[in-house]
Amino acid sequence: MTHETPSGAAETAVLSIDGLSKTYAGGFTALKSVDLDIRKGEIFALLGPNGAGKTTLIGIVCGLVNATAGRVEVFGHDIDGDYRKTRARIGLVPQEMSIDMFTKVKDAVAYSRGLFGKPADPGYIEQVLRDLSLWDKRDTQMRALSGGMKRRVMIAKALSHDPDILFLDEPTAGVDVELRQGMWQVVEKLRQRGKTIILTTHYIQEAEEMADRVGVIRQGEIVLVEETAKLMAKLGRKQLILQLAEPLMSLPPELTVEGLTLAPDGDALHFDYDTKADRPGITTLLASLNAAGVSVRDLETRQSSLEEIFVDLVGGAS
Ligand SMILES: Nc1ncnc2c1ncn2[C@@H]1O[C@H](COP(=O)(O)OP(=O)(O)OP(=O)(O)O)[C@@H](O)[C@H]1O
Repeated sequence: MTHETPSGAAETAVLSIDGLSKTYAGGFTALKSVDLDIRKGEIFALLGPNGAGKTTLIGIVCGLVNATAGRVEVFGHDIDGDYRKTRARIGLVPQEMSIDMFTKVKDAVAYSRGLFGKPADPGYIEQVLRDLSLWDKRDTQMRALSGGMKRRVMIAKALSHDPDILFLDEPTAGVDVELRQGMWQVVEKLRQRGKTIILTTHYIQEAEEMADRVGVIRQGEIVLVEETAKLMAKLGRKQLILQLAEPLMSLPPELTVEGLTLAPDGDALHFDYDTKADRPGITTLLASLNAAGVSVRDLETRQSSLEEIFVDLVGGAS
């Protein structure tokens, strides 16, 4: 399947999902006719609250869960018709850790490669371990690693057979801020190695900081797919903060302008406006301030974060 890039050139999707649905045995429908194309070399964040269907989607693509309806193609090959070929091009870092704690790092990663029937390649395994800053720990048993290192071993295992597409299912769940940022750097490095990365997350900041595109999934439906930057521009609201030369006790009556509020300590005015509107009304606001004799010491604008957009879209949890 192809799609148009912003420059207008057709580009092949590395992963193409078409009308994918899943109803579990108990009758619960976890995915409802999902369509999604993933572009080569991108970092795509699948963002959604608990139970939205993210893991089910990954499970189907990786052959762990059977779809009820729909079609998935990896590099143009149907996953059902060509399972071995398509699965070999995908690496999966699952949410839960599944490693024997007495195995050494290097052996755990080499073993994973063997599961794909690929011949041993110590040079490649070394490169993977170096990329993930695990080379020094290659002979350490899993049980002696920190939590962050264990997560990186999970990534190394998923990369052991040199896949083109890497799924990271909540790579930073329960991880502190520092480790999370370390993980972002790892993901960026993998992209530079040419991998296409799809990660699931509940963390809005993660999608905003890392992803080229964001897909929002809610109750089994993709409700939005957009380039992160465009999404910000399209849906973002801005806030203008006006630092006052003299604090105000209350907002003067002649300044009853929609979207204008006085900061709690009275030293600033906050003006919320829609960047999509033809005229955000800033000129009028400044004229009204002037007329009311209110002087402004400084101005700054703030872009709303994807978090607010997400809360708007999905209303928090499903
Ligand atoms: N084996 C199963 N049998 C029945 N229902 C299931 C099964 N696996 C998942 N579900 C249900 O399908 C829905 C989607 O689950 P899924 O794990 O795909 O969501 P998720 O978006 O990955 O959630 P989280 O962010 O919490 O991991 C949930 O309501 C879940 O309870």
